Amino acid sequence: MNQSIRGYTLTQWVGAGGMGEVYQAFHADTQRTVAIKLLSRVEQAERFRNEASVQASLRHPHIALVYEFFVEKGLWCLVLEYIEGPTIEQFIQKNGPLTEESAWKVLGQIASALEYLHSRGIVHRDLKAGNIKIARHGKAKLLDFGLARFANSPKLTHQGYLIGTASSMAPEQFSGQSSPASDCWALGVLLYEMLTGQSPFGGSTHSEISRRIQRGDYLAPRKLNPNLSKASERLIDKLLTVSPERRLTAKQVMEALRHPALLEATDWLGPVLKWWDRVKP
Ligand SMILES: Nc1ncnc2c1ncn2[C@@H]1O[C@H](COP(=O)(O)OP(=O)(O)OP(=O)(O)O)[C@@H](O)[C@H]1O
Repeated sequence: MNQSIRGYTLTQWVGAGGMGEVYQAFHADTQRTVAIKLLSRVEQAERFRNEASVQASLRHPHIALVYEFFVEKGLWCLVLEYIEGPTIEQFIQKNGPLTEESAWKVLGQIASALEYLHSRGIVHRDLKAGNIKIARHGKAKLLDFGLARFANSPKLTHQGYLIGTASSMAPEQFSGQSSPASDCWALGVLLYEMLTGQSPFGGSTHSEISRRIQRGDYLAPRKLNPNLSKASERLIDKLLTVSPERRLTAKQVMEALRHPALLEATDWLGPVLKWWDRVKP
């Protein structure tokens, strides 16, 4: 190790993803510890540049910051805020499901990040437990904007195939439609996973997963976690709603977390949240 790129000394290999490798690095001038993502697959350059430009325009406490993006001696480098701590996926693998209190805390933080993105016309499109890290003091940080895009910009294909990670994909994404509501479906998948330790739409083949998602066919979370509150069950139900128009928005999720009693009265939830959206100060 200890290789240097433009003043950044690589200190540790962190992991590899679909586009390249991530290293921890130290910048002596600023005394900053950062994560450097190095592109190793040239055919992913467009996705890489997309990640840099979308993420660099964002400032939110639950989204990893981009410090800079440059090409040095032909090497494409994206310098990010270094987030210490496991991904939610790693956390669940090691410790099992989160407590309801912790899961709601993460849900609120990520819903707030999504609301921020959606209000700017950006859809993340790859929200999943493996793309969220739990940093110090339980602070969740959203990573990996490689597939994010402005709602009206042209599609970036993921190796010419479906966009996103199959088990977190919303029903409409199988026919190429992504919208803020698709991120909210993924939020429902995330909540289910955090509370049960299992994916709602597992399956041995891609077509089986796709069929189950498009029917909204998942095992009631209470079967896996009998202590689950009615409010959590309702939230999952309202997020894993096949029709994107009827799904809760990120803003409604935040509102529901602030007033969980609303979730107990299921039949009233949709109209009440809509009414609240209209009348609140
Ligand atoms: N800012 C960061 N701070 C700390 N670790 C990071 C940071 N960004 C990414 N990582 C870690 O580096 C590894 C590779 O991340 P990367 O985003 O390249 O791929 P991925 O999300 O695993 O896969 P893919 O890009 O194919 O979805 C992962 O373990 C990820 O948690």
